[in-house]
Amino acid sequence: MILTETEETVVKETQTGVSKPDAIKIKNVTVSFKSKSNGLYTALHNINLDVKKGEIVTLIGHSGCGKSTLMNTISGMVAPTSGEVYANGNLVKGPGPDRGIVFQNYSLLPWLSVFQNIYVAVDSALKDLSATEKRELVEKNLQMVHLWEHRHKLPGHLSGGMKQRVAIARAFAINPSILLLDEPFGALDALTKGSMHIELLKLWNLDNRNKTIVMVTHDIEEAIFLSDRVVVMNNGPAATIKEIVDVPLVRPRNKKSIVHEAGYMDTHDRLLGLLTDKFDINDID
Ligand SMILES: Nc1ncnc2c1ncn2[C@@H]1O[C@H](COP(=O)(O)OP(=O)(O)OP(=O)(O)O)[C@@H](O)[C@H]1O
Repeated sequence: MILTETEETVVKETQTGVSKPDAIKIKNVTVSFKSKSNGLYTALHNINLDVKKGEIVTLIGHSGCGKSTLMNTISGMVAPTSGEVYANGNLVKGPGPDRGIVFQNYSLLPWLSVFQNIYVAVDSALKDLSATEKRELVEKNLQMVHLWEHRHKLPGHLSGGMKQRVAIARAFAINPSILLLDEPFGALDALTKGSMHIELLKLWNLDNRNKTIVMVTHDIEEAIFLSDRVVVMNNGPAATIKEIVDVPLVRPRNKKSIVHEAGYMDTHDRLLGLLTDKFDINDID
């Protein structure tokens, strides 16, 4: 098969030798924000990152380093000041149904019930489905996050963790090819968090591991358990990528047993080192 020049640039050899295209391509992205009080603030400087179709990549870094800003350039909600972002080969010019996002702050519509919040999203993204199929999809995803019994409640009557689970169910229901998760499990208790990890991986497996997932987290264990690569960011202003760490663990991964593997311990040490090297007592001025 003869590839065009563009196709050649997006096709990369994976570790297994199977060719997969880039689902996300971030090219020389710089983002500066203008504000009346502080003038120009450059959050990200010259970021380059390719994520292959079906990869799970996590972004990790200190608070305020620009992880959400980077996610928002992929979702299309923040336009790069310079550089470009491509999703599935198309230049990102704004949000689109190929990219589902779960925010830190849930972003639920407060006047709609739990059920309606998801139904409205399904209705607008999956127009070809019948009303029954849409309702079934909402039910399936609410069952997944154990909120079916709470479907008639308004978001204001839910706990933080419950709101986050509604937001996750909504993103899953739309089934986008790229899933952008901005600290989706941060507000959840350890048990729910653990079961959400499994649900996320189940969803990814069901889709033959073709769904591309980019996730922001502060949790090193979560990053290692879920991802193929962990992108560690430097602190801002003008944050850059400090290092990209490959996770050398085969799938499926068992949470209990991987922690005893050398690859897990090495990756954990490496990430901890990258995140804490500015916190040595000798670094204090
Ligand atoms: N709309 C905006 N206007 C001005 N500054 C902004 C805007 N959005 C983000 N910033 C700034 O850009 C920097 C990066 O913010 P961002 O939210 O991306 O960080 P983060 O790594 O996601 O942080 P956290 O882990 O605390 O969520 C911060 O200094 C923030 O104040």
